[in-house]
Amino acid sequence: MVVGVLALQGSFNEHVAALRRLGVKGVEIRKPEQLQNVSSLIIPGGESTTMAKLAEYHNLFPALREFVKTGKPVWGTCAGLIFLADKAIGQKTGGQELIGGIDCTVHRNYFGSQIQSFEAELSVPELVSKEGGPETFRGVFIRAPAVLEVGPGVEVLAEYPVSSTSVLYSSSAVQIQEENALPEKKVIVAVKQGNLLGTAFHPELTSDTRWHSYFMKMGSEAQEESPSSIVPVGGVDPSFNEKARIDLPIYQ
Ligand SMILES: NC(=O)CC[C@H](N)C(=O)O
Repeated sequence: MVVGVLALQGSFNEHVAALRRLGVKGVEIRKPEQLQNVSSLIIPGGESTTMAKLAEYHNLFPALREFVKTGKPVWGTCAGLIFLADKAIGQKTGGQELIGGIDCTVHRNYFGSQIQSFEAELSVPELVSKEGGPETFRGVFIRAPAVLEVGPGVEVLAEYPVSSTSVLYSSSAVQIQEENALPEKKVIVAVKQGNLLGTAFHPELTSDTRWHSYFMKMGSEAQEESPSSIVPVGGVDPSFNEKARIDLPIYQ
């Protein structure tokens, strides 16, 4: 009854801190055998090519794919979403290994380069229906991917409007095309397929813990247990509130 957080690279500390704010213990995963001790897994944002190389180096891909196959909940944020997609475009030359599992195609750097990172209020009806709170969620998009296509079994949990003057990146990620004539459209930025969740943005960098809470409930539904049976793992730390104040800085 422990949440694993893949801790090869990227924002794993921030996920562990977000879980702690909910009173849940997150355990850093760096070796295949450590996956045997966790009931769900978060794959953080970071840089998916680097993360894939590290995962390969540590021989993690077979165990990660096995974990996904067991039906245990897995949530990928940003680079983690890329890992969970069945197909990614815009990869570096030679491509990169993916775990797969979500029947979708992602564009790795859909929104552009690092300096085109942004924050936006997202409409999140499914999240609000389960978790309550404000109608929108503040999405922190850092050189973010987007989902271009989904299969029939995939629920779309959030979309982001792309203006007609958006700069879209070609699949080579090198050539840039100005697509001035496009009509206003939306791209998908959060998806769910069974017990697999993917967000193109970084909830762990905000103080809003609703996505983490939503994910924890996926876990409890999977095991047909009440959320209280998995939250908190290892008991609530009595100094939890105190610790929350000294956590890593997050965007408010
Ligand atoms: N913030 C992120 O995780 C960025 C992901 C990045 N686009 C990648 O390819 O890995």
